[in-house]
Amino acid sequence: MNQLRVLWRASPVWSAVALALTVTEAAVRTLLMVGIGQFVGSLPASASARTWRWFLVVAVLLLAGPILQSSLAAVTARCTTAYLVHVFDLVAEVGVHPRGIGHLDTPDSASRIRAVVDATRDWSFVTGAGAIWLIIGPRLAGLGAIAVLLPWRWWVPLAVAASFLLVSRVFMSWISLAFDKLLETTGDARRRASYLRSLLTRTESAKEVRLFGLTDWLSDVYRSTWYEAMTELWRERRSGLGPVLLACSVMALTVGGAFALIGLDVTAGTVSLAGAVTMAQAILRLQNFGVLGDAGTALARSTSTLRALANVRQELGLPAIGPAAAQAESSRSTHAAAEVRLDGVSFGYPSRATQALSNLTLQIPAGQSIAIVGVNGAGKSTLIKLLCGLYEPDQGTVRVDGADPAVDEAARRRVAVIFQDFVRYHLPLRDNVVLGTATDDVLQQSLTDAGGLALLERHGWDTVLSTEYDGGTDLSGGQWQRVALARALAAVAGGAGVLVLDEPTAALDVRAEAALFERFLEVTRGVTTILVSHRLSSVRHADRIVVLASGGEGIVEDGSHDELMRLDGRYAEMFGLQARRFAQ
Ligand SMILES: Nc1ncnc2c1ncn2[C@@H]1O[C@H](COP(=O)(O)OP(=O)(O)OP(=O)(O)O)[C@@H](O)[C@H]1O
Repeated sequence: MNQLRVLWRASPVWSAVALALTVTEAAVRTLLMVGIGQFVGSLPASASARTWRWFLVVAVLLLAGPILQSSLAAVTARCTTAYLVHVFDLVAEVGVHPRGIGHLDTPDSASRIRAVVDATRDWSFVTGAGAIWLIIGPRLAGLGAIAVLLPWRWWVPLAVAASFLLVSRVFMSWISLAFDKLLETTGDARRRASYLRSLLTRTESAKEVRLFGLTDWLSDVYRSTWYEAMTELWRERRSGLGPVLLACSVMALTVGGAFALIGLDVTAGTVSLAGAVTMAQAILRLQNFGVLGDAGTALARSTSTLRALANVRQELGLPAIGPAAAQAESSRSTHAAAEVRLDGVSFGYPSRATQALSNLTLQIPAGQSIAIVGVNGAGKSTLIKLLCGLYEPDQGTVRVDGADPAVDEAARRRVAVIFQDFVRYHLPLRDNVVLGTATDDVLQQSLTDAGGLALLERHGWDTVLSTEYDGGTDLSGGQWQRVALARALAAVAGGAGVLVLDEPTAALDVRAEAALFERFLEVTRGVTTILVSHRLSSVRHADRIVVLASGGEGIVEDGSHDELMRLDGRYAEMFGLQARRFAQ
């Protein structure tokens, strides 16, 4: 039913046409049964006018069948396209919902979402989209067969149809058992198996897999992990076979019994030849209530996928199958620098017992440039993710210009961030700098300020930054970082009031990073900027430097470079250590 509702939403007009064609075709099939019966029944009376009449009826109905089927195929193709577009919209919403990313840290939830999204790309889902008409049509023709048989012995067609429906029901739930399980519960073993397979096949791991000679080892571990993951499923499937066999036996008995009754009635002379031929066809037609081959399997799979998609959407707070209500666009729009406040913020990742940040208070006045430094795991990136509203704090508040970025879309858009693992879009250089529209001036200025003008001169705006496309190119780590920086600068031109660079410059050498940060502070003067880096020489020119304690235990030092050097504490120690190593 879910599939019908989605189809209707996606394309009401073509769905109605498909339904009309399906009903007509079912009626034609039913009339054909009667027509053939009457035609055969009229034969003993030699070629009378009645024979010719029924011959004509049968011929017309036989011709109408293929015409209706071809029309239905064309309309179904139309419906399927609209349906798939609608489903992919529903899937796209799953990808970007909710605002935060906390749910993606829970392995089960993240891999279930991935499994559902992958299933909607699977051929069985794509082909299953049209299967609904291949089921509804025959089922309607089955109703026609019941109507033909009712005047004879009403309980016989009902019993035969029920036995076919029973087989269909039991078989579908047996098929769906495995498919639902694959979608609803992923389990560690299946996740591991899928990861190992991706290591064998993905470009990112191709180098190491070859250089370390990992192919055989990975194949063996993948195979055994996959068997481990699937064994339980296969066991369940085997145990579900009993009811299928039982239902098939019941169905065989009822069909056999129905034919035996026709035979007895013909022998007793209570049923004519025409009646017997019509009824035999009708009983055979009742198998339309049964499994219906590939269409049935495809429909079962596609129904399971839709159900899993609806469940995932509901868990994410989206309506099950309709589009999400449009977010009210905030009217607040400003290009001024933003003020940032974190008050008593504590936060722990769901998968970890300890807190990544505890009781952190930090105020950044509008327009100030601040560097956040600290040892690995001190919570620098976590702080930035809270600031972007990707996570909500367990305690305390995060505010950008007084608004909570976790719930306020306008506040979130005021924060432009380039993370260490920024995305390298397989898109033209232009789109890598600004995804959306921007004037050529903004594009060029941003790329120039990020030190990437040479890239433009060499490749032009339209070269795709991926070798997977004709004429495309890949960039070095440092060149990619300049493109990412240009993206951040363009965001400021577009209205962002806080600019955050969370170590996106690690691939640059020390001197290049320091020069870039200096230029960055220069061109973003007046904008609130937050720099995260391990290289203290690179961030020394920030207005203010905040040192986070290890283990997320808050701020240990806070001041300008000169003040912290005078303090001779943690920062001065780290700075001295790095400077000595660099000098050596
Ligand atoms: N998604 C996550 N799930 C669970 N724990 C996480 C996650 N991300 C970070 N952590 C943990 O939270 C703590 C703080 O991590 P965070 O990445 O904020 O540190 P960081 O100061 O940015 O470190 P680095 O300098 O190495 O980038 C670490 O102990 C880390 O293991």
